[in-house]
Amino acid sequence: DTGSAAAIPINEVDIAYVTPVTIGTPPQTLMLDLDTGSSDLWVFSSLTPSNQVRGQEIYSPTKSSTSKLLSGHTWSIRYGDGSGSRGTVYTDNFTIGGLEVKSQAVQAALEVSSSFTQEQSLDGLVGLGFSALNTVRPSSQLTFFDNARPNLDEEVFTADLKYHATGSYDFGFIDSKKYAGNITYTTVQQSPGYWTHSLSGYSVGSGAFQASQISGISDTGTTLLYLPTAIVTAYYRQVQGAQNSQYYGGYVFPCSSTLPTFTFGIEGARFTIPASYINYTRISPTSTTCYGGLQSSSGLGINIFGDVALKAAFVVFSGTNPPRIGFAIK
Ligand SMILES: Cc1cc(CN)n(C)n1
Repeated sequence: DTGSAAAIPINEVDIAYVTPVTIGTPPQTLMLDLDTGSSDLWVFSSLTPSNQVRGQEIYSPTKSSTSKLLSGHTWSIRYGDGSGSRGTVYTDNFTIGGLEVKSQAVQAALEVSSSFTQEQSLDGLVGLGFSALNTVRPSSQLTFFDNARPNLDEEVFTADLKYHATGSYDFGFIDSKKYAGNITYTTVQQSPGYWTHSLSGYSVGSGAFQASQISGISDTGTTLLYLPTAIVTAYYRQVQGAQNSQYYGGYVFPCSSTLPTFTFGIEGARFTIPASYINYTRISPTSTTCYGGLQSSSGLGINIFGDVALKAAFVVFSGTNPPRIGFAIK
């Protein structure tokens, strides 16, 4: 089997991408954030208090003839950005881009944090990390990818995220029309459950490539690129008027500044992030101060290769044994 679905930016700065999925019988369509940095599939639901729902589509298990309560099971998740949700669990038919998993664990929210309520274009998440991270108790549940794997033509899914445009996620095949040249693979360390791998180094603008193993996670659910402070300061030293603002919680600069590109290595391959991707957003609609798409990871305890980096490549998440991640130019 295979599947293919759109990855649609939810706002004008690509803060997150959503993908149409269907749940239940008859199918209920929700727009979910496919997130390789977590492993819970959770949705706004008929059980979510109405004062926490603001425009989101909801999953109503009672309206689905194929839903089943997973009795006695609960879940609760907290993300790196402080957002979170918790609830109960059903199983139901679940499809992404024509690929169906029967009896997928669908985690129905009983409570969501305010940042989810405020994000009216996002109806939940599909965790595509390793199932070891799933928070359902007393028995943890499998991700959509783990459930689908036995039926996939190839044990892979791919992410083709785009800057200010709709991209795609494919399951079970690698579409050679979506990239150029070769795919460079590198080993994934799947413990504790993230797509953890190393960059082979970096360069700023036209500067020399600094070979250095930089371990981190490729996370489609994180907006920006978070790297060690030394690398980030080296980057913003090239930006007129840049400063690390306590007030804004990161590097800001005059929106009129010229930004250098940022290149990262995967083994021997090199991927260049255009300056426009790093000129992330104005700090407020009328401000002339802009917030950077490259920020320091020092507060996170982990480096995160989020969408600002991933959208510069075609990325293959390979569930082979051992798991691998591949990057290609596009
Ligand atoms: C909702 C959400 C998902 C992620 C990345 N895994 N973050 C940081 N926030």
